[in-house]
Amino acid sequence: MDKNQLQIIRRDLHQIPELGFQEYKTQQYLLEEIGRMPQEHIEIKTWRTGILVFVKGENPSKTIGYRADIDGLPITEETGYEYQSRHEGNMHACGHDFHMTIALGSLRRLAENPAADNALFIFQPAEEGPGGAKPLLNSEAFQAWRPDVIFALHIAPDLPVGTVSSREGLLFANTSELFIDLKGKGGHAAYPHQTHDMVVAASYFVTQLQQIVARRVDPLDSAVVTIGKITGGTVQNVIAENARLEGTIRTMSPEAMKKVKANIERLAEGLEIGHECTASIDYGANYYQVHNNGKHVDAFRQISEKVDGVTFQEAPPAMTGEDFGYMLKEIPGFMFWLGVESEYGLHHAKLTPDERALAVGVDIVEAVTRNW
Ligand SMILES: CC(=O)N[C@@H](CCC[C@H](N)C(=O)O)C(=O)O
Repeated sequence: MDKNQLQIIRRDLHQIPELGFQEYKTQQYLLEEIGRMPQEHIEIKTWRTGILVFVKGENPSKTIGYRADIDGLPITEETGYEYQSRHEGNMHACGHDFHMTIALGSLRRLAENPAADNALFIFQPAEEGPGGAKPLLNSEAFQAWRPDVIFALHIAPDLPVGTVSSREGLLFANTSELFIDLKGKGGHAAYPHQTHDMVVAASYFVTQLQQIVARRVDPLDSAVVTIGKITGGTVQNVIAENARLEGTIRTMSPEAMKKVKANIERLAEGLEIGHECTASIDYGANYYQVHNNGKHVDAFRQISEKVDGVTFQEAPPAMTGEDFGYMLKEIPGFMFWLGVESEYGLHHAKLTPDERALAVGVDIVEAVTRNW
């Protein structure tokens, strides 16, 4: 697959972003592409909206797994690309169009010319939520081809094309989604004293949550509590009976996650008393930290530096989350960043990763699966 073909595939996939477990067109597209590859050495299984492709090695002693996530985000694209998302309100703003294209490019090379060892290509749904890695890991389909080593990449907008980056230990944080529903007494905008205004309660609570990181987490540790969405009320002259906060928590350890949640719950109890309301908390999807095996990162550094034009850089830990953490909890392996130099970052409506990184990604994934 040459650079033009990679670009065509990436642009096709970019136009059809679908949310977690709704990746029907994406799955169809991927199956058609995989169907055009030589079939002698490969076996294909679908799992929900995902796909597993096993490539039989020439003289296998192990299986090497590569995971690519396939879902998009509920973001309205503003890149101005000619090949902008055709699914209004959804966008590949986290680079999963790149991850899939790189998987297809390297899979094709192995399907044409298998490595000594077996390879398993995992096209995984729902990374952005509610999380596809954990149920996929426990599926019969996966267990039948369970790899001995597993790896994945994520595009890095702040690194130049040709740079890869990783580290031993914690690469990505523990995450938990956070949904808080507030319910109080609404009423006429002119009679606030007869009501318990949930817009006021929600605003107060958002600022209170920030205290947890500032005053309840050890300054030498780290945590994030972000509220990304607030909804509440019905019209400008009615005091709101309901409000909803939607956000995410990030911590460097599972223990810190427990502590942050306990503090949120205590603050919510205080809010219920102070604002005469109910505050219901739902933690949604939780992802386990991405913890890299040190020996594997070293081996990756050596393999990647032998790929033409590739430089390895030590990565700092990041507060991003990845359900790939669940795979690494059970199977040794690693994750790495792949430089795509974009002015706008991940989850931004103007994310424009440099397509030259597609070929770099294919070379690296192939090199890892052939030389592990
Ligand atoms: C790499 C990346 O951006 N991953 C997402 C994972 C989201 C997990 C979940 N929906 C949450 O928001 O907690 C991220 O936002 O880091």
